[in-house]
Amino acid sequence: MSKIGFIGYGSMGSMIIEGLLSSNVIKPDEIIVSNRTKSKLEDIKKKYPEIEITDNNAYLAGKCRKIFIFVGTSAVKEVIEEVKDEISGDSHITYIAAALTMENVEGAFPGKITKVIPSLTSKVNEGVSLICHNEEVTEKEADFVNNLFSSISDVKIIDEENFEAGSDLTSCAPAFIAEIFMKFAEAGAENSNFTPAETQDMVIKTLYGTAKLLYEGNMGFEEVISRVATKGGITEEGVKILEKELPNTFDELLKTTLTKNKKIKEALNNQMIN
Ligand SMILES: NC(=O)C1=CN([C@@H]2O[C@H](COP(=O)(O)OP(=O)(O)OC[C@H]3O[C@@H](n4cnc5c(N)ncnc54)[C@H](O)[C@@H]3O)[C@@H](O)[C@H]2O)C=CC1
Ligand SMILES: O=C(O)[C@@H]1CCC=N1
Repeated sequence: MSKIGFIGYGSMGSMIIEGLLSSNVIKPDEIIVSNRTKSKLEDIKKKYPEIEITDNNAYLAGKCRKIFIFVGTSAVKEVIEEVKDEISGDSHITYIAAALTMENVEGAFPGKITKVIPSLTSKVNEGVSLICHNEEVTEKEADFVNNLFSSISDVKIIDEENFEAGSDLTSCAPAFIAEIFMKFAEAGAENSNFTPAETQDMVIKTLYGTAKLLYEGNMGFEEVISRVATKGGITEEGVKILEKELPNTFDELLKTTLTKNKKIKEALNNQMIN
């Protein structure tokens, strides 16, 4: 029977594979995991002895019709070349490389292709995975991938042209949010007698509570602001500073990341063609 193959067990690969296994949407004896450095797979093999592990992508491809490629962006082409002779028109490749277009991947493998942009937040079964399937992927095959990622996140099906801005908001965002609140905590320590560890702890707990109010409490951003910022009070003055500074900051952030995305895309176009 055909197994499910996962190639690349780094930061994202390990998070997704372990998330899928602990959600029970895949069983250890159904999968083969490949990583260039096979020793990286020792821990997962110890935890789930029924998993088959390898460092041979062609071998994996020979045994799997559904193949998930979780290697870094620049290694995707090399992986497709390694597996090419082993896959058929019926194989379904899912990849997560940011800035690598589906058209580009179709140039190397003109078949069933799905692109997913995951988020580190799936480590705690939260956040959003962005997904786009090409026209070759059947509804059943699309559902299979959507269901896997639904077990570790919310799934949002998007058009390919929306991956860039979308991944800023879901996939790059944990880093942006962490940076913003790290700076807030640092400023808190500089302007008080609290230690940096204390301000970090206070800010993280408040961030968690605010996320719960927004999400579980169904409070919109504006309601949270108006409930806290008492008219004529202290918060109101702080919010005015953020209103002045943040639109430009986020506009610049989006413009910069979208430009970087475009540059990587162009470099990859050349790499995939040559
Ligand atoms: N880190 C993040 O939050 C996100 C990352 N991505 C995308 O995920 C991809 C992977 O990123 P990370 O997991 O952070 O990278 P990583 O460098 O941590 O992991 C890549 C893994 O692939 C393995 N590998 C490389 N070449 C291989 C080959 N030929 N055969 C088998 N294994 C091979 C490496 O040994 C490594 O374990 C990137 O393309 C990135 O754009 C997408 C969304 C979010
Ligand atoms: O920064 C990056 O390139 C990857 C893609 C999205 C999140 N991390």
